[in-house]
Amino acid sequence: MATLKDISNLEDIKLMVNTFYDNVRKDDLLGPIFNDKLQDRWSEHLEKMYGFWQTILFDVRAYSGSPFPPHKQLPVDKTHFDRWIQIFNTTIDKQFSGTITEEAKMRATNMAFMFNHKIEYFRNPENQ
Ligand code: HEM
Repeated sequence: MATLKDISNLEDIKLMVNTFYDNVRKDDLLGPIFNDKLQDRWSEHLEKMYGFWQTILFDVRAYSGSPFPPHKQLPVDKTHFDRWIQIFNTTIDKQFSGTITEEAKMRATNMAFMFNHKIEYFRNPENQ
């Protein structure tokens, strides 16, 4: 099998993000949640995610938002975050390999864990 290259530039990030969200859209658990929320704003979302990953992986100031708030009210729990990570890791492992690729998977896993933790926290009436 040919050796896969590492994620190295914006083109790689676009490929990673586009393929990941193509797979997410086809997924019966996650697809409807994204489609309901984004409707005709998919291209805007993808552009935002190119910037987000550039900032995370290459330290480029392309994204300056707050990642968590848009997730706070979504109808999701640990099952959804586990699926998100499963699709992310499978997608990325088919296309890339190397240090930055491992960094991307680690950062995504940490954020999924943190988002889920915060959602559970805010769902508890005592913490609202
Ligand atoms: C169950 C898993 C997830 C679901 C269903 C989900 C869904 C969404 C949706 C629907 C949006 C668009 C919100 C809007 O524009 O109205 C969004 C934005 C975003 N998501 Fe997720 N997401 C999930 C997990 C993650 C994870 C693990 C990360 C981090 C790697 C992430 C990073 C982001 C970022 C950076 C944005 C853009 C936030 C902004 O508007 O500045 N998401 N997500």
